Amino acid sequence: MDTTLNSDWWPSPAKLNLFLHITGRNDKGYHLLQTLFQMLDTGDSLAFVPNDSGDIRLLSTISGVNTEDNLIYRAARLLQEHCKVTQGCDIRFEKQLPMGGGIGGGSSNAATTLVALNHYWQCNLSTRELAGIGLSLGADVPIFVHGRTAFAAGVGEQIYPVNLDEYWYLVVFPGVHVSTAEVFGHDELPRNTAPIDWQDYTFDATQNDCQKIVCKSQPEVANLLQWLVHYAPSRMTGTGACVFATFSDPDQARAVQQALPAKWSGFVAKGVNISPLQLKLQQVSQAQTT
Ligand SMILES: C[C@@](CO)(OP(=O)(O)O)[C@H](O)COP(=O)(O)OP(=O)(O)OC[C@H]1O[C@@H](n2ccc(N)nc2=O)[C@H](O)[C@@H]1O
Ligand SMILES: Nc1ncnc2c1ncn2[C@@H]1O[C@H](COP(=O)(O)OP(=O)(O)O)[C@@H](O)[C@H]1O
Repeated sequence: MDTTLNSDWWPSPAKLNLFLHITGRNDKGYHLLQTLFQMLDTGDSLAFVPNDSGDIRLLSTISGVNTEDNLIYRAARLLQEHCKVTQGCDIRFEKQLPMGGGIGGGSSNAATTLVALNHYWQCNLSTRELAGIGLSLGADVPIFVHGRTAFAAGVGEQIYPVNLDEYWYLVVFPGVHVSTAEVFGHDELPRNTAPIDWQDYTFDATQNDCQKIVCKSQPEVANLLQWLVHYAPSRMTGTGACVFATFSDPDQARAVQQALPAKWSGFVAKGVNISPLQLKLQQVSQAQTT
């Protein structure tokens, strides 16, 4: 399958949280965060063919997720209703990213759907408006709509794009799933980390506030981290369960990937400042105007 930028496929990249601090809670009980979203060059792929029937049809399935619950379907419906679009769309997708791993697969799929259908249906919504619609689907959807590596605050809706050195990451799935709601509901979760100044960010001076309790409830995450830190600086992403290790040399990342015990699966991805989704959008927009 050709999923390059030149095909009909739209990329739906993964993200990492290079750090995740919980600084408090809002009046709805949601946790206020400071985090650094690192966009990756790797992820799922989606293809869209608008139709005149008005129906949203998913031509691919995810085991255990009903069509009506699929974030791709929900994002399409939401945009269709918001913009009173009469057209529908047939949507195919290829999932590569493990679900519920803290690498944002579902949120990214929703963002790619919003951005692509805004283009095909000619809704003409701005990035900010699309991100606003996306927030009702999930806290991480806005960051994927913006498609920039960025510091984020609040529940993820305050976004400050940043240009980081582009490292390579080995992202490993430990084979266990972690529920975001359970992590945020845990009694022992630290909830009052002092806010940091973005300018002061370093990997070593930050942490993932969810990591300790996840390592306790899922010892396999702790085992994986212990194994990975022998090779490179490593940390859990989001509320888990995936863990990443940071490399400046992609060959080193691939060598460690090869050495992974068979019980764990991983992929190597490049950290990028502009997501492949944004590059795809720029490309199709340019093609339309020339
Ligand atoms: C914390 C992050 C960082 O990327 O974790 P990951 O999901 O990527 O692991 C995300 O923002 C997560 O966003 P998302 O995965 O969309 O969370 P949701 O489904 O909206 O939330 C599930 C539940 O977790 C709790 N929740 C979620 C986000 C937040 N900032 N505070 C919370 O307290 C709420 O109880 C909510 O009902
Ligand atoms: N298109 C989709 N891709 C992945 N997960 C989806 C999708 N639609 C709905 N979901 C649901 O969203 C949950 C969270 O998925 P995901 O975004 O991959 O995890 P995380 O937020 O931990 O990175 C999944 O467990 C699944 O039930």
